[in-house]
Amino acid sequence: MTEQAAFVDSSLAILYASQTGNAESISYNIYEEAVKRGYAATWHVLDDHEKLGFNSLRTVVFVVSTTGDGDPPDNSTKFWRVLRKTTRSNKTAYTHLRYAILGLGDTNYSNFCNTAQRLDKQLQAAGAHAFYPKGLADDGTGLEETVEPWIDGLWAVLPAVVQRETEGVDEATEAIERMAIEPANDVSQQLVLDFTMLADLKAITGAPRAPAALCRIAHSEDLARGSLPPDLVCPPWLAAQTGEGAPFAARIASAQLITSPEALKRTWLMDLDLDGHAHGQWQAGDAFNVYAPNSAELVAALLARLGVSAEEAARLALVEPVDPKLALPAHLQRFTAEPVSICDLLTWAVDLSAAPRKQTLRALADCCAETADRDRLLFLSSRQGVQTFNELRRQAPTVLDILHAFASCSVTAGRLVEILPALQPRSYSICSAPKDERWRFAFNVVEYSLEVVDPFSTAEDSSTSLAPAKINRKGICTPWLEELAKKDKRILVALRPNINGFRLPEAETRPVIMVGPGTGVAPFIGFLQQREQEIQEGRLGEKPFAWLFFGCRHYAYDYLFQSELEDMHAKQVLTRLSTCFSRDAGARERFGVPRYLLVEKDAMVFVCGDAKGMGKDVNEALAEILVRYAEKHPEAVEKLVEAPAEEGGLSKVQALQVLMLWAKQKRYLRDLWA
Ligand SMILES: Cc1cc2nc3c(=O)[nH]c(=O)nc-3n(C[C@H](O)[C@H](O)[C@H](O)COP(=O)(O)O)c2cc1C
Repeated sequence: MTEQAAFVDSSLAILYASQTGNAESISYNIYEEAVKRGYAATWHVLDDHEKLGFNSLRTVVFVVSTTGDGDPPDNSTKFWRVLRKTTRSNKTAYTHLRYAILGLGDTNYSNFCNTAQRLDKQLQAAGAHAFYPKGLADDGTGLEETVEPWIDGLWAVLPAVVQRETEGVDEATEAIERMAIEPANDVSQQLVLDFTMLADLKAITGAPRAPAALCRIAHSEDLARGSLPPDLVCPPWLAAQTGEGAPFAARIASAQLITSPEALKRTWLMDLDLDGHAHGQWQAGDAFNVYAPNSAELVAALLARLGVSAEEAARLALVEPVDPKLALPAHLQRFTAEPVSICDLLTWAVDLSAAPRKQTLRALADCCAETADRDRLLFLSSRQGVQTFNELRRQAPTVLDILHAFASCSVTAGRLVEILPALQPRSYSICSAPKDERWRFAFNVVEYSLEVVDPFSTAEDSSTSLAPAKINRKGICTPWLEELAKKDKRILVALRPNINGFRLPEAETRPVIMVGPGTGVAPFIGFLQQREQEIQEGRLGEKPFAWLFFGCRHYAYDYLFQSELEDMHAKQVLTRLSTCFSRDAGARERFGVPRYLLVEKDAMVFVCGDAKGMGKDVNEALAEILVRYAEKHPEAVEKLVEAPAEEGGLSKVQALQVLMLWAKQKRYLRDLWA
């Protein structure tokens, strides 16, 4: 046996950590392809590390995304805890491990692909070897630009690392043309896509392999399950869960629209009666998950499009694996033992509005009776079709829009639920304090429209062009919550404790700076209530300095929590309140910046709100504040960094490093969301 052959392993583990399903689906595709290529592959979520015996694995491909503010996804938190502990105590813990990492992230966020970067560092520090360079894919510009070449390269290097059980098969190629898509019905929106490029292609190349058919919906008259109380709106299989962290039913005790009719967005304030649940387990700054369904109209229209009758949609079934060698997608695994109806699967288990994925389009291509539809879907999933694919994603289609656009596609409900991503619960910040025994939260109703311009229109030839159209889109959870607002219903929720320390330290007098535009102000309402209580109970020697920055469009329309904030300010629980109303006349007012508090008083800084724009902008602004302060107070530089910049001050890069350090020390905390 040669040395190379002796080194070759016989099994391959594909592990993922995913918050919204991209890493899950990409890792699953790698797993499926690996099996087809003859590798003894397994596929697991990272938090199953104990079950799968992570410490003895020899060859692993990781696909991990980043969420929050550079945080690992929730389904990997247990793994991280153990990894940190292991690598801290044993620097040779993983010398037997060879790995490859594919990271998913978005350069619009400040910690690009932090999970992948950290994982790589930790594994290396414990002696593991990367057998293939790390791939870092950017969701801001299109994941596939990195993902596809990275996976191609993986197949090229893998034979030298892992032995195949059998030889695999190669990819197919296909032929083409162009189209403009037909309108659909009320619930569905018309998509407009340019397939001109197809006409010039001799063959479509680089389309992914069609994902294997994994499950079968097996109806049986013998199946039964308990019924839900009529006031409880939730996934039937989650209603009966118990134990730590399990979701529970909470009643919508009150709901109030807190924006005026003229405001661009509608913001609701809701109170949930927890009925004794989560008692003593949460603090201001925590969040919770809401389990929301796809809209009933969308599901009904989709069932009609799939040709599933109401009777068939309601019948109970089990989801059976077609091939016992291949694992079912994680979101379907429980239904091998737990009866479910097609209607419930489409309502609660899969995301019908998720950004389309190439694998899904590729699978749908195989369900088309007409060559033109099949070729267009193949093109969309191929490398050549990336521009049209990106335009499709920009139009944020539901799966129903896609099925209406490709009329000859006759996918079954069983196939659809396995190629769509899981429907994830939505997360909201709690804006009450624990003494209330209620969760109060604020949310904007997500509704927006997109402009679609006919790709074939020209200024000279308006007769043949479609008029520019508007596509209207809605979120999943917030329109549903709004609909429930005035009904006496219970919904399913689960506590999501803030693991990053986004909490006001108890009875501490350090100054606090809070930045929370729009609904980002929510957790600070809870903070201020906590402060008020501590002051009333005499637990603080003096009133600590608390400064809040709030911004919205108009003072008159969408100044959220105005009376609470002004009341707290009047009582000096909130020492300073700085507001900015961006669309009001003379809005460019400047307010003071907390330089002195930041540098000389070690103030804690909390930022909450939109991760993409705001989080990054506030980070930049804080860095600028530090640079300016150092210009006027050179003696402060020493306090901030070991060595000053060349000109003696603080450079922008150094200021950003200071902020990173503060984040690590948990005096600069951010709770950011999309
Ligand atoms: C709320 C939120 C926060 C995010 N934070 C980061 C981040 O800090 N750094 C980063 O590189 N990407 C960030 N992303 C981008 C995701 O990593 C990216 O969209 C990825 O494709 C998601 O993969 P997943 O569906 O497997 O979780 C964030 C996305 C969301 C929705």
